Amino acid sequence: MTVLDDIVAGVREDLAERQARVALDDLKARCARVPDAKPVVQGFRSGGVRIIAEVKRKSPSKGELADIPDPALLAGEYEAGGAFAISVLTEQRRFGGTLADLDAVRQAVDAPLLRKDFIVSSYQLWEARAHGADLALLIVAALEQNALVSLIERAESIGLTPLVEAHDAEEVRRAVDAGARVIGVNARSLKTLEVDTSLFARLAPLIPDECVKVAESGISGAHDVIELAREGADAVLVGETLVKGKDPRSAVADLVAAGAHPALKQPRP
Ligand SMILES: O=C(O)c1ccccc1NCC(=O)[C@H](O)[C@H](O)COP(=O)(O)O
Repeated sequence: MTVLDDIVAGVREDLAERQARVALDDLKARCARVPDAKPVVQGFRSGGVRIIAEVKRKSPSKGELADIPDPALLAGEYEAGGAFAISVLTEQRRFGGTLADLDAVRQAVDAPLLRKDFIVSSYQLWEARAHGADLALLIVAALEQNALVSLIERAESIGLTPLVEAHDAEEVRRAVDAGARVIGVNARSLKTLEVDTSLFARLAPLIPDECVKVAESGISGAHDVIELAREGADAVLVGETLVKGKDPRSAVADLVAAGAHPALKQPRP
């Protein structure tokens, strides 16, 4: 069993418990009461390299990372530093996150919110929307192709932008075939937890230019943002570096500044 299999098994158990507690119709009713999801694709394409700043307490690869008693406060600092979007890990067992974190962050910031979880059911997409998310992560390695296609379609039908994550050439091909418009290359293998910082450079050319290209994981500072921008990244997703630093606002601002040089990223139609 890989780490990913183990995480997904726990996610399915927790999901079954929530499904028994909250009816899908109630979630849908809640979705009807929240403001519409923000469109993000054009925002990713314009401006400099966009920073997606993550609220991440712990992880299978690193254990405890940061206490984060108030995720809304942290997200507010990220937004003040210029983050384009905030990623909120909502998986509880391995990452210490909850949907309540998503609610709290939604109340605190206007920036688009990504529900970062291990989504295997459309129920989780309705949850994401009901709790204020604008984007939802879909991990190719966790899904059969027909499930990936139907989750992308369901996400888009309820206004969510799916960020479809790949880790090798075959997964990029599957993401493109499934109709993904925002594709992330995760430098971290979710099977071995190893981080390969050269992966984005190898896989980005396989992603069509019409798609938004996001580099995820293992980003430790401005130098990485500059390199990933040169390799074609429209956005970078950063967790550990930001939650472990002393000043998240200025840490984000440094990354934003690094990605803002006009020679690094040309605005695209
Ligand atoms: O972070 C992990 O250890 C991990 C293990 C297994 C599945 C997913 C995992 N992380 C999720 C992420 O993709 C990262 O939180 C995100 O890309 C930020 O990465 P980093 O900047 O390296 O914290």
